[in-house]
Amino acid sequence: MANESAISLRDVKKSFDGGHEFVLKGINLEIPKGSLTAIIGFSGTGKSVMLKHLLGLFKPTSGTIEVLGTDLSTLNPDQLTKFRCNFGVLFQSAALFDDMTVLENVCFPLFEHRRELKPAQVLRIAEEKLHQVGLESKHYHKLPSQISGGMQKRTGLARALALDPEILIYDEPTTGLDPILTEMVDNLILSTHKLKQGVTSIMVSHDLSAAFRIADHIAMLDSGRVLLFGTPEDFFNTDIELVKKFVNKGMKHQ
Ligand SMILES: Nc1ncnc2c1ncn2[C@@H]1O[C@H](COP(=O)(O)OP(=O)(O)OP(=O)(O)O)[C@@H](O)[C@H]1O
Repeated sequence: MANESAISLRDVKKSFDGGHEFVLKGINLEIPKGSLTAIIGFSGTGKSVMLKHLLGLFKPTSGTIEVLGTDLSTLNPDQLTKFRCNFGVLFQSAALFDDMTVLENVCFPLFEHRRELKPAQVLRIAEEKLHQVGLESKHYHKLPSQISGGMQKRTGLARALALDPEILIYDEPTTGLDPILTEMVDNLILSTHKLKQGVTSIMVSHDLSAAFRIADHIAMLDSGRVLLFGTPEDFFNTDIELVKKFVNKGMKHQ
């Protein structure tokens, strides 16, 4: 289907204080299947809160969230945990287990969620994922503290890919990295996205130049609403003053 959505949010509202203040004020968003979508916006506008709703970590106060055609509100906690295997998540810090080797880190989700696999099969898949993200085998038996920041990101991505997720989520993947590492991670996101047809990638980013370079769709949030959702071209041609200001400022600072 041409415009099939991987994720649909319909009038999603979220209040943490019983309805006095709303952090999400009616989010409507259809993220196309197979797209690489960047979520941008000023600090505190609800990007992370929205992301946590997609993962089922927060429940909306009202509105519906569908992921791959499933309404998340219909899932019980066990089903939700299983459903999360559809997601691979790479956090700002790679969030690796410090006391496990690179290879063990990537094997971990497979041992947890693919219990039917034999250890040799788990190892083969983990090595395949590490190879896919360009990590050389000489690093596989090192601890995270013994490898560079870039290699840690690669390991985190290999782990996110371990279960062959339909949706990849990158939460501020390059915040705090130097320009060279930033470019490497951006290119890795793009090449990973292109490698598996149909995979949907969502990246929350403060790095506007990267968002415009690699994303095919962009959603700008402002005060808990979607101010604009479209292609990078739509953003450059928009008449919405706040979007123009944000984009011009953001691009100048990078
Ligand atoms: N668990 C929570 N309880 C109460 N308020 C929360 C909670 N999580 C987030 N918020 C509030 O929701 C608002 C939006 O936060 P969010 O982290 O989504 O912003 P953001 O757009 O991701 O910002 P940044 O770009 O700085 O990461 C903030 O005012 C924050 O304090």
